[in-house]
Amino acid sequence: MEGIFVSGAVASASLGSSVFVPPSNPVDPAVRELWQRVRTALRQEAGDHVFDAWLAPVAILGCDGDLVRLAAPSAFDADWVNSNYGDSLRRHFAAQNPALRRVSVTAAGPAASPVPSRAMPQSAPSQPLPVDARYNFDNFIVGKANELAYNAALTMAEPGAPGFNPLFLHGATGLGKTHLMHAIGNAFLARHPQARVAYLSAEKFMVEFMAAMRAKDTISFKQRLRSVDLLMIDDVQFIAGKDSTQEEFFHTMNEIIGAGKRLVITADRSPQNLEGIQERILSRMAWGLVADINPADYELRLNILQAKVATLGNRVQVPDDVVEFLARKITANVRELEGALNRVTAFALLIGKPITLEFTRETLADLLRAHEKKLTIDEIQRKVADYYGLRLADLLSERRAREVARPRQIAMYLAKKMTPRSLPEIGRRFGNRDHTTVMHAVKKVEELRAKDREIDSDVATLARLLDG
Ligand SMILES: Nc1ncnc2c1ncn2[C@@H]1O[C@H](COP(=O)(O)OP(=O)(O)OP(=O)(O)O)[C@@H](O)[C@H]1O
Repeated sequence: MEGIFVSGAVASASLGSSVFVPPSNPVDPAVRELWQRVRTALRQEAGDHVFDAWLAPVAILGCDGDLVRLAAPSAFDADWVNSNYGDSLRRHFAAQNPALRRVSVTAAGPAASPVPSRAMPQSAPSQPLPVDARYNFDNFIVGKANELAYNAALTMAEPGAPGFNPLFLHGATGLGKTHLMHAIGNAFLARHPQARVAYLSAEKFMVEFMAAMRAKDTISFKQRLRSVDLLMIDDVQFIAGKDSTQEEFFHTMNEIIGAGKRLVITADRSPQNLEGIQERILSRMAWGLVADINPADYELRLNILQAKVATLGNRVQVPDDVVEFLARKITANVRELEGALNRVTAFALLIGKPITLEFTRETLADLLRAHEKKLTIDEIQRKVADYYGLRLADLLSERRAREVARPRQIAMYLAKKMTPRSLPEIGRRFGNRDHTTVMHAVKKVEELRAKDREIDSDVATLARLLDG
């Protein structure tokens, strides 16, 4: 997730003191009409809130060749619009006229004449949220893997000094670091609607800082970030080895912390493991609270999926066995888990089919293959022996007593069903038995499963344990 968002209060500080003045030079009526169409498309895309607060005040200056020139009320607004809607503007203009390939949004110059009735909306509530409203604490599911990070994040958003600063969240990709950051931002703003909050990726920090250096205007960059109440920098590992950016980052950290403002940083690894980051930055980070997010265990994966399914409402039914199957199979990270569920539901809706286990397996065949782990006969033997409280040696022995022979047959059955090994090979691995013995075992277990519920449930449980 990327982009720099600064909350209403920063914007209204710059907007409130001045009245935006649209350019007074006449604009070609055809260009004005084109702009009107682009504005309609933008309103649809951005929604009324964002459009009214940020895009409505943007005015068109004219077109030069393939370049459309737009003006925003301030340098800050121009920057915001460029960062967040630059691509959309280019797309919408090109859709109206393919010859228009570039868009520049600059701050309105002093030449424009005052038109007081075009005053910008000044009230903070009409400003868009600086952080992504979709991510909050309520829809973050907590488990052992993330509870420390979650509690620390809650504290960071609470009133009063948090007792630590900065908060450093680290964990592998797709485990919820960015989600928690946005949740902090949303909760903080809900409590302090006038607060100035900035969220940006470390990459964005670097790009903007370099641009400011090139334009010889680092002052406004510094002011913008250092004047906020809550600063959140995502994926800080990105600035490894980037010395001048690190220099600026260090001073930003110091100013924010020194002024008692809150700082949240995320990275894909702990401060000790961040290579290429200056020692002084690392020790500053380690000063605060370092909280890790670990890969979700089965229970957490299941809870996350169930919560996501609940948000689908009646639009689509996802049976429990499908949810359990996904939680068992997609273990890499939460982003992938969510993606798998989305894929299955989207496809089912598209072709109007109910979601079943079979449908899920088919829809996710490529993903599941990539995740498939190679199950070995050894693992099966160990798991079955454990399950029935036997020693491995008993399972492989010549003993024919029922309490040993039955688990042995079940282990052979599972080896045949869950590995690509041949009957003779399985026989060999079970104390050099003949392939007909394995064949008999498979047949026997199939018969037993059909008539004995206890055995059927034991075999299903073992298969699930081995599958997980
Ligand atoms: N505990 C959770 N509860 C609900 N949703 C979660 C949870 N953890 C992660 N997610 C969801 O998983 C997706 C990926 O999470 P997020 O983008 O926060 O990961 P990240 O750790 O920041 O990854 P990256 O390092 O790649 O940026 C998001 O849609 C997020 O909402």
